[in-house]
Amino acid sequence: MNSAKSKILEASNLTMRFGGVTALDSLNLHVNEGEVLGLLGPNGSGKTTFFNVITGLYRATAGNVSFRGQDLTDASAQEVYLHAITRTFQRSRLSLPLTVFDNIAIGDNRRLNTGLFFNLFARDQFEKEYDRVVEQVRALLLTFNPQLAAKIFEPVASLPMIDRRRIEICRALISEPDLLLLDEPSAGMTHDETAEVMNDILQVRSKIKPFTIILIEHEMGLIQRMTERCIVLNYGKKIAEGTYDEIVSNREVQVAYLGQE
Ligand SMILES: Nc1ncnc2c1ncn2[C@@H]1O[C@H](COP(=O)(O)OP(=O)(O)OP(=O)(O)O)[C@@H](O)[C@H]1O
Repeated sequence: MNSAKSKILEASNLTMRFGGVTALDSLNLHVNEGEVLGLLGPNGSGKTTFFNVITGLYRATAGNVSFRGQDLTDASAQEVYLHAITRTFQRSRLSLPLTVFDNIAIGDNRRLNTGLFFNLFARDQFEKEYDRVVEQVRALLLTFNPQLAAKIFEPVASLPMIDRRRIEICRALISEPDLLLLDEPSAGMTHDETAEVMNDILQVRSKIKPFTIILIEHEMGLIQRMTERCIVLNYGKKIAEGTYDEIVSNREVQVAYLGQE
């Protein structure tokens, strides 16, 4: 039996410089289809920059990114999204006066018809399309977190932090990505809240499809529970790679990241 795992994403010699700062320094890494990969490292080690380069927000100074063998190095954010790669951000990027539905539906712009003629004049078709999207968002919420489904038309401003984080994750999931990039989902939440949201993600993953995840996270308990493999960065370079147990017993990781002498 061939047990070799296929790669969904590969970065080769990926480099990102901001003036004199080298945020990613000839980084080589790959992500396997269907795995949950933890991306760790001290503050400023290049984790979010990696996401920003992968998702087309920054253009790499040098190196390559390929997704299922296709070159995405110079792809725009929209092109990356069309390849079924979505992400969340460390800081909330929700529109607070809008409803849960609005904030999630916007994540499916691949399928939404945004043409002026369609939206202003094709009213029958528009209403059918609207009903379809409502059902799609409701179905995702019912799988993700049924209590939130009951709040689908409430403004986000009225909801607690944990629900806002769920909405951000649902916005990234509504387009049914193959690769989900989660940038520190525990930020601003308690330990228990984070555990709840992670359970919701695992639930969706087991019920809908086993999409691949790259998880940036400082909370080590979460990394231990969620990931199959981890990569540790320091100064934009990979300093360790392996299972949670392997990386926490790695001397360089202990000194650079875990604060042990
Ligand atoms: N847009 C930018 N302009 C200039 N420097 C930047 C920019 N984005 C990131 N950097 C720098 O690149 C380095 C890596 O930052 P990055 O945010 O990727 O680190 P990180 O590992 O995600 O950190 P944290 O864990 O604090 O989120 C830092 O020195 C940061 O100041």
